[in-house]
Amino acid sequence: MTTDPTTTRRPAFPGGTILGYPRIGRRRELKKAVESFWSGRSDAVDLEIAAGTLRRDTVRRLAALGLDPDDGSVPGSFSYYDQVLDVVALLGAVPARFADLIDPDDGSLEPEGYFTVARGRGEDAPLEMTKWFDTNYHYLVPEISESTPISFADHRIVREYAEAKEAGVTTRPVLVGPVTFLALSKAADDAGEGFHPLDRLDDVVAAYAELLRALAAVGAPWVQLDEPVLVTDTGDLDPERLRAAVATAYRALATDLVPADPAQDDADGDTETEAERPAILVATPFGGLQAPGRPAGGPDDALALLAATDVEAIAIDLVRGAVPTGAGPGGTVPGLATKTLVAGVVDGHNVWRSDLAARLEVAESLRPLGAGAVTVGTSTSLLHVPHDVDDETFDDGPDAGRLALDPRLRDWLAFADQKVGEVTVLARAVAEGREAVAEALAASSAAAASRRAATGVVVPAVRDRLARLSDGDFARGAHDERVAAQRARLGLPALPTTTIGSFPQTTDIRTARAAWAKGELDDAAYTTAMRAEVERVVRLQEDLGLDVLVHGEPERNDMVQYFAEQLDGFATTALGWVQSYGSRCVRPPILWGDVSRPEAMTVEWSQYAQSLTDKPVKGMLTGPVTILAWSFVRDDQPLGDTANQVALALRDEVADLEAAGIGVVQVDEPALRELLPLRRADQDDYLRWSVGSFRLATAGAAAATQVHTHLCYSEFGEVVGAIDGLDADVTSLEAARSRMEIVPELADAGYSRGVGPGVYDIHSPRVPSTAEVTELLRLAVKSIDPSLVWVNPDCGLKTRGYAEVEPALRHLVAAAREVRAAI
Ligand SMILES: CN1c2c(nc(N)[nH]c2=O)NC[C@@H]1CNc1ccc(C(=O)N[C@@H](CCC(=O)N[C@@H](CCC(=O)N[C@@H](CCC(=O)O)C(=O)O)C(=O)O)C(=O)O)cc1
Ligand SMILES: N[C@@H](CCS)C(=O)O
Ligand SMILES: [Zn+2]
Repeated sequence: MTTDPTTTRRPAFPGGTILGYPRIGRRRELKKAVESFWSGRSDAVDLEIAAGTLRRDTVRRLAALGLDPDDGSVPGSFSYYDQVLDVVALLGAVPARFADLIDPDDGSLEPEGYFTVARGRGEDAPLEMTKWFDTNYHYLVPEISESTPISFADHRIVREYAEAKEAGVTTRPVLVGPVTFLALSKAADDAGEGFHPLDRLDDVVAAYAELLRALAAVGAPWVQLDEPVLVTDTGDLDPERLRAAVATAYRALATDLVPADPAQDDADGDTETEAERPAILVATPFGGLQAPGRPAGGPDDALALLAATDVEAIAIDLVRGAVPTGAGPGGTVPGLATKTLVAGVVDGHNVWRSDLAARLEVAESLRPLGAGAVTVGTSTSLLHVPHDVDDETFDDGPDAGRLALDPRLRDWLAFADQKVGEVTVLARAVAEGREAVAEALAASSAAAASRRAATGVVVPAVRDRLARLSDGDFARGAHDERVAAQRARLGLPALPTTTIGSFPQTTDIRTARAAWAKGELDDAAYTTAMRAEVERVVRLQEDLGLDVLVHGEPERNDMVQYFAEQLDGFATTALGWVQSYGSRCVRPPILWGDVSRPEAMTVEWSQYAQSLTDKPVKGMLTGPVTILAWSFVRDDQPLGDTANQVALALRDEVADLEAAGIGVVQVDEPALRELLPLRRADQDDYLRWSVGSFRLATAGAAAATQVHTHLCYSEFGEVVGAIDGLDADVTSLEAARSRMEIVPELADAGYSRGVGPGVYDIHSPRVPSTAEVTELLRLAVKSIDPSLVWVNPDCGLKTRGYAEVEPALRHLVAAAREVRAAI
């Protein structure tokens, strides 16, 4: 049925809305409940009770913070593990190896099954994990083929809607939209030649239609379908195909089903129409729907495409994306008059308090587009920021109750709860005029002014050093001279073996650090414990026969937070946890001022490790791009300038490591690919400054110092040129799951430096056999000059246990020896 375009709907979410909320819990309650369930300390009922409590607390809190509890403004965005896996469960679309996990009665995945698909079992590998757009969140990649079962199999979303309703809040269920779900899926191993997951669009859309009917039946006024794939033009998907998929999917979901009209809600919120579906909000976070410089209304204008469908509302990202333009009369967007535009002006991706007056202007500048209504929202889900800045006190230890954040900084920040407040203020300003919120606007302008003028935001000495840089500071000497000098110094065998840096972060290590944080262990005792760990790790590596050793990174809580704690210009939080994947969380540091290094950060650990062995020990640093990518960065200067400040601090650390006798320094850049812009037009500039900052960090190294870098958690095809541009002597890359796919690509691009394609998939508890590692190594040396090849795992070992790591590394060394003998 086609929606009558003359129908005047009540504007959607007049009090403002958010696209999603953190689900891990203010005290990581979900992490604890899920990990307890995994370990067998609690059962499925305990888990459901803990999760249900968290969900109810969350929706009530959002209502208390000012979102309308009756009109679908509160998102229902809970997940036990991952929102993409949730759609796999919704559809029962598990790969054949997990078919037995599906409940034969109702087609659903019970909690065990759901987590098994995420984490694997025995020989059955879990779904692959990869970056969620340009965030530090990782989703599970669905595997789809012609024979993957697809139906409306799991009713969790409907149950959770009813649960929230029972708790007094009418939520808006949130799920990944059908087009993005399939665009992010990969063809399963059993798929036929030329199959693309989008070939199953009709089946997926039919299942979504069933879900929408079920939601309508329980009276849900709204549903949110996230379609961030529409803000990118960098995937390998044919854009024409993507557009056709959007048109097909939303014709079936929006046009062919009778919509609920939230305006007809009765007092209890129950719709009285014969609705076949809730009203639909399509959300498009992480960028603009119109590519920079492309004509409005042109074939690649995704806003025009969505506006031409019968969905009731579209949420656009006005932090990463520009204000769109329309190709209709007077600059309007055809089709938008019947829709609400949710102006995503509050940044869901960063933690700065909004300058409300400036954000209001952006929201108001949408008016010429001719939307039926404009309201205010966040640019993305708030999944990517911590819960509450007002919570930033230490929970326990000697600092219990003390503010973790400088109060000055506190005033400049907005975490999820504060952002909800900002949304409600801005929505009110849009609806009633700015006078209605004059006080809030003035307070936010004052905070912005205080931040601009604060000591430490601009440090003249840092600026002067940057201004004096010349091209020479970004370049090392000739590569062949470096190779000769390093060969003479290090005397390594062919196919040298090494690891990526971290060894397992055992319970003992974490417990010691927790005791240190609580004041139960003093500095000296903590250092002694960590040095003992370093010694154990060095002895183990010698025993294993590795060629280039590491100190194991036991002293690092997190590879980025550790550096941020020691650099001026950063603040760290006590409770600012953000989900990175599954139950794993990080506390991204807040980079608020000019960056400098008061003193050496890693030298004592590396020097100590080197003192224990004659083998070379790698100094271990995190690169500037990764430090920025995994921090909340300042938004008042170009990212490239900030990157160079961090690079200079690292450059000084490299010099100190060299002076301490360290001959190999690794500067990790696992996030190099992550920050690659989602629009091609923006990529060259990014690659210029990101590669430049790495070179600035490392180019001070002497020819005889071997510089390594490490990249992971990404597909590297699009950054092969950049990998070469880094000019590192050796680059280790995640490659085991893709079976060395990157090696021939590097060879084809003429790459002629050392390369360590990972031969041990550290994301899985599986221990690879010597034969498997040998096979991968043979693949590598077949594609690229064997004299360039290094042998190493895919990534650091911190999330694994020794029971797996020891045998896996033994097999890795044995495989290296076997292949070495044959070249
Ligand atoms: C390599 N990856 C990283 C990313 N981002 C980072 N910032 N860091 C990374 O390493 N992105 C891409 C990938 C994948 N992502 C992750 C993210 C997170 C983890 C991980 O293992 N996280 C741990 C927490 C790590 C940490 O900060 N630990 C601290 C505090 C530990 C803690 O919770 N302590 C307890 C008490 C201790 C106890 O008794 O056990 C507490 O406070 O209650 C530390 O070690 O001091 C996690 O568990 O979530 C991996 C890959
Ligand atoms: N050196 C780090 C890199 C992780 S990407 C580690 O080994 O954990
Ligand atoms: Zn890594």
